[in-house]
Amino acid sequence: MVQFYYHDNKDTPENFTEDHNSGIEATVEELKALGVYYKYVETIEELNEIAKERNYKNRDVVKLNLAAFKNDLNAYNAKMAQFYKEHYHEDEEIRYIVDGEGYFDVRNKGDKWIRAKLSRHDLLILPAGIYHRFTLSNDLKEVEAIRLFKDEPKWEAINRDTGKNTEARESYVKAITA
Ligand SMILES: CSCCC(=O)/C(O)=C/O
Ligand SMILES: [Fe+2]
Repeated sequence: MVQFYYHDNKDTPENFTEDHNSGIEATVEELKALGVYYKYVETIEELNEIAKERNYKNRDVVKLNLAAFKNDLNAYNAKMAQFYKEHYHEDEEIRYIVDGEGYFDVRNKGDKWIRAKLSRHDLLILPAGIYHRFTLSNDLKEVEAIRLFKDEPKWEAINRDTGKNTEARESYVKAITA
């Protein structure tokens, strides 16, 4: 069952896969105001419809667990650290959970983290330019997700600590502050 709540900000490099639920719920409306859309999507046909409506041309499947890295803990930890580093993408992207579960954290207008706990059949649309991050949950430690891309089927992140401003980021900030 999907959950939206404010992160407790008590994460460390050792415990960031824990739920970090502050006890303060967030709503779908709060997410909408950030340009983030959630939908429960039961079938691939329904997913394909959404992709068509929004002009998505590409997709890939990402499986994230230790076995996907042939039990190489260093490689697994490196990928986990990469996904948890705060970043944005220059294109709108859809994430659809096929199996397992994970947490997407998105920054709200006040720069607070809102956490979306997603599992099977949950779909999240992240607007271009929004700062976010992802991690597996401590309970399951695995996810299989379809990533849909408007154009190139490649994952490119712009990390917040680079301070890099792009048109995508500027347009996003304008759109949510208008
Ligand atoms: C569960 S999808 C893998 C993570 C990802 O695509 C992303 O953009 C994380 O921020
Ligand atoms: Fe991302």
